[in-house]
Amino acid sequence: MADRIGATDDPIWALGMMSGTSLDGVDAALVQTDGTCIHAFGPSGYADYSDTQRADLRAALGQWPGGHDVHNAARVGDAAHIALAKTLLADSPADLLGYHGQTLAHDPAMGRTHQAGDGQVLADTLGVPVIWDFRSKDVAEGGEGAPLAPFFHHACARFIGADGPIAFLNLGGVGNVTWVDPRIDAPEDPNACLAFDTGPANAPINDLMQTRMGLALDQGGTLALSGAVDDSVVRDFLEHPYFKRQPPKSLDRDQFPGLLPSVATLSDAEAARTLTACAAEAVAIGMAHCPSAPTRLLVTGGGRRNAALMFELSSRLNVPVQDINDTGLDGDMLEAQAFAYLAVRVARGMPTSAPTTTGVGQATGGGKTSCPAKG
Ligand SMILES: Nc1ncnc2c1ncn2[C@@H]1O[C@H](COP(=O)(O)OP(=O)(O)OP(=O)(O)O)[C@@H](O)[C@H]1O
Ligand SMILES: CC(=O)N[C@H]1[C@@H]2OC[C@@H](O2)[C@@H](O)[C@@H]1O[C@H](C)C(=O)O
Repeated sequence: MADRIGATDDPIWALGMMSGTSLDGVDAALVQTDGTCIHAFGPSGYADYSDTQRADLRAALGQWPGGHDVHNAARVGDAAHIALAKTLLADSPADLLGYHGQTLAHDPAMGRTHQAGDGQVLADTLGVPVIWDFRSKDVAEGGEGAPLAPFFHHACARFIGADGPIAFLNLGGVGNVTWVDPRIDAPEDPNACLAFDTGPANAPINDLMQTRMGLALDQGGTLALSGAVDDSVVRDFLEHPYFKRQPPKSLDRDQFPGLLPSVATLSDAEAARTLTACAAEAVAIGMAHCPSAPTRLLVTGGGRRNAALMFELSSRLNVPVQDINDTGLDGDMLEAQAFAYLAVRVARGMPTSAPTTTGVGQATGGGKTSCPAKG
């Protein structure tokens, strides 16, 4: 593998796989890259977790290696990723896999982060080298371990031909922003990127919908659009110490435990609208950290389908807010593609994070490599 994957500058095909904080399912996507430029995007796929799989993963949230439910969660996660990868690889072979796994716990202040999954199991089963455990080295070196998509965002900005600073906003369970200047060649250059998690995004909205209505999400933001914002809840939310921290900074999924209780006395519609406004306000506060005003904010992740969230964002920001799909990129697959791109960088000894993206002391490359057992 070393000659083709690690020791040349040729572009190769990598399959990236990501299971996000929403715990909805697995995204997988192929990218052809040399670790610097995106040469082409390939096929992608998605597999929903079954209720049982989701319950097994959810049971292990917050646990560290050795925790009671971790072994089972890793087994379930590995199997779900293997099934999806087999489908895609049958028609579209890949030279390398990037396997993010499911984040179960994240505590960079204590130098630890935990993504369930075993890359060796995938390598042995699929017969393809796997890069995995992307975040541990960064946190061990004092970084936040997240977000890691920013170097890929930098490559995306160049791929779409942006000629000045733009920003990417991922609206998943948690939100994260990357400001990039595509005129600067190397993403690790101190002036190329600034990235950080903005705050809770869809996770509290989903939790509200689940608790009150037994629904997974506020489809289209319809419920929120029928209610009004309770400004006093938003004001209290903004007092959280996270918003006083300078970026880079990152969040665990459940770091705002007081948010859901703070809307307990509101009607369903008001509660949904208020949580939506909180997510948007967190982004607006975050955007003030950008080194210069970006010409546009490209929104990726499932939250871009929430019309209430997009409205609340646009009304708070004075940059155009645009669905990333308008640029030809795929807002449902960007994170999976990011881990394909990062896998190639790891295999080639290139950095995957920098002081401006995770706060790590110096540009560093994370990731473990597992090669298939010789059969
Ligand atoms: N049609 C829709 N209307 C409203 N919200 C939606 C819609 N589709 C997706 N979402 C929201 O987006 C979430 C999924 O987004 P995404 O897949 O980007 O998250 P993730 O990758 O799991 O999270 P993260 O990026 O934090 O790891 C859903 O849980 C839901 O809250
Ligand atoms: C620790 C962890 O898994 N963080 C995720 C999460 O989901 C969104 C946000 O919080 C981001 O920091 C990160 O994922 C993306 C893919 C990233 O690393 O860029």
